[in-house]
Amino acid sequence: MKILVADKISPTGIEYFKQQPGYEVVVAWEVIADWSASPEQVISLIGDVDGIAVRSETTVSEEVIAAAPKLKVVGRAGVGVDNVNIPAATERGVIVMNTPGGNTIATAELTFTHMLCGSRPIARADAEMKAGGWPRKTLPKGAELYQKVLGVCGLGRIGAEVAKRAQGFGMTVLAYDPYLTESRAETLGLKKVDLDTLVKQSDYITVHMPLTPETKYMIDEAAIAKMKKGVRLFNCARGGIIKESALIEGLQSGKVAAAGLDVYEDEPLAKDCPFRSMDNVVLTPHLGASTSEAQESVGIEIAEQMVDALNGGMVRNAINMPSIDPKDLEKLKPYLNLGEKLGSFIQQLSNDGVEKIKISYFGKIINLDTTPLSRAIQRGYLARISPNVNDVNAPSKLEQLGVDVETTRSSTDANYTELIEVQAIESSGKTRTVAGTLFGKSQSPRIVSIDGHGVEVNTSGTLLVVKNKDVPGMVGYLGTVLGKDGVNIANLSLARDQGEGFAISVVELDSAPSAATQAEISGHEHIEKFKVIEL
Ligand SMILES: NC(=O)c1ccc[n+]([C@@H]2O[C@H](COP(=O)([O-])OP(=O)(O)OC[C@H]3O[C@@H](n4cnc5c(N)ncnc54)[C@H](O)[C@@H]3O)[C@@H](O)[C@H]2O)c1
Ligand SMILES: O=C(O)[C@H](O)COP(=O)(O)O
Repeated sequence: MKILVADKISPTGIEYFKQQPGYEVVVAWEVIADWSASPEQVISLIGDVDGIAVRSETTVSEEVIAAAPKLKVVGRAGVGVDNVNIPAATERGVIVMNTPGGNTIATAELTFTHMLCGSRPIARADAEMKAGGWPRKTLPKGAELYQKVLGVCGLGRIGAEVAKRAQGFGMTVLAYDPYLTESRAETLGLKKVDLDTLVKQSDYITVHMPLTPETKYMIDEAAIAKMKKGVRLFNCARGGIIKESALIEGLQSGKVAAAGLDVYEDEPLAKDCPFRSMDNVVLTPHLGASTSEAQESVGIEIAEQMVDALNGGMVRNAINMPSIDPKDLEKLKPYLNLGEKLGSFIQQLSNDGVEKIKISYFGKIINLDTTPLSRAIQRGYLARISPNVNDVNAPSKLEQLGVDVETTRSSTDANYTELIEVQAIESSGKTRTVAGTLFGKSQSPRIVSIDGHGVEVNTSGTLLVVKNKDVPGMVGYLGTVLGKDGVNIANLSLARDQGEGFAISVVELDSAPSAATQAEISGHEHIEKFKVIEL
C-alpha cells in the first residue's frame, strides 16, 4: 500500500504508517520542501497512491481524485471535510474518513481564549508593551464574562465544551441547535432557544457548526441588527457562518464591541482585509486544532483508521459509508458473501427496467446491524453493470440508475430461522425474487427460493435457471443437450408449481453452455424461459 501524507500530521501518525508491513509512505513536504503542496504537486504525487492523509490545507478535488486510480481512502486528520470533494470520492468508491473528537478540547479552549481576548485588550496591551509603551491609562476598559449571557450556536462536541467552560465562568448559556434534543440540553444544563432569541438576548455569541447551505451567513446584517449594542462575536468553526462584510460593518458602527476569529471566508486571509487593521478584533490563522495534544491524537487516529480500512478491517468515522461495530461486523461476515451473490443473482434473473430493489431480512439476522449487508447486496447487483462498484459508491450508483432501494425487517419467517430476500421490481410491475440463508454449523450460503419456488442451490459457479412445463422428460432433455456440449451437471434442484403446471429447474454446471446449446434450449417447446447465471 502506498500512502501520501499531504499535510503536516503528527510524526507518530507517519511512523505508524511506516511500521505497517508492505506500506510505502511519501511525505509531501519532504519531497517538495514546502509546508503545503499545490494542487499540481498533489496530482503529481498521487498517481499510484492507495491512501492520502490530509488536514485542512490540501484540497482533495475531483481532479485530484481522478488522478489517483488506485485511491481507496482519504483520511482527514481533523473534523471538517470541506476540503474534500465527497461526491467525487463517493462516485469513485473512495472512502472519506475523519477523526471527530481528537481536536475538540483544543478548539474549545481556543474559542475561550478568543472570548477572553475579546473581553480584555490583551492583544493590544501586548503589542504596545513590546513596542516599549506602558498603556495602562490609554487602553479601553475590559468586560467580565461573569453573569453575561453567552449564545452558543451548534451544540456538538466543541459547542458543548465551550458551554461547560462558560458555566464555570458564571455565564448563562443559551443554546441554538435544531438537532439538539431537549434531554441533551438538559444534561448540559442549557436553555434551548431559537436563533432569534439567541441573537437578541446574548452578550457573547460563538458559532460551532459545519459550513452548510443552512449555516452559511447565518449571522448576517439582519441578525447583527437584532443584537444588543456591544455584543461580542466569535468564530472558531468555519469562515462564512458569520458574514464577514456584515461583521466589518458592525464593528465599524460600534454595534459589535469585539470579535475573535480563527477561520475566514477565504484562507489564507487577504493581506488587505479590513479586520487586520481593527483594534477590536483578534485574529488567529486557523489554529483551533493546533495543540500538541490534539495533533498527536488526530494524527495517530487517522493513521490507524486508514490502515484498518486499507487492510480490509473495520471502517471507522467514514463520511460516505456507515461505520459498524467490529463485533457486529464479525458476526455479519458469513452473510456478506451470500448477500453479494443474491444481489448478482437477482440482477441477472431480471429483465431491463428494474425500478426498485427490495431487501427483506427475516428472523434472527435482524438483531445485527445489516447496513453493510445491504451494501453488499447492492454491490452484487451492480457488479456486472457498473465498473469499479464497491460498498462506498453502490447506493449512489443505483440512485443514478434511478433504482430505489427499500429495506424491511421482520422478526419471523415460517421456514427458516433467518432469511435474506431480494426482490427486483421492474417497470412493467413484474417482480423477481430470490432468497437465501446460511446452512448448518459451517454456515454455507444457499439460495433457497426463486420467485417463490423452494430450491436448494449453491451460490457459486454457473447456474442454469429454467422455467419449463411440468411434463415428463425435461430433466433428461437438459442432461442430454448439456452433455452433448461437454457441460457437466454438478447438481440439480427442482421445484414444481402444481397450480400452473410449471417447474423451475436450477442446474448447477461446471462450465457455461455454448451459445448454440443455449439457442437449442430456448427453442424447446416446453421451455418457457431460461437464464444462465454466473455467480
Ligand atoms: N478552528 C479549527 O481549527 C477547528 C477545529 C475543529 C473543528 N472545527 C470546526 O468546528 C465546527 C464544529 O466541530 P464539532 O467537532 O463540534 O462538530 P459537531 O459535528 O460535533 O457539531 C456540529 C453541531 O452543529 C450543529 N448544527 C448543524 N447544522 C446546524 C444549524 N443549521 N444550526 C445550528 N446548529 C447546527 C449540529 O447539530 C452539531 O451539534 C466544524 O465546522 C469543524 O470543522 C474548527
Ligand atoms: O475541522 C478541523 O478539524 C479544523 O479546521 C482543523 O483543521 P487543521 O487540521 O487544518 O488544523
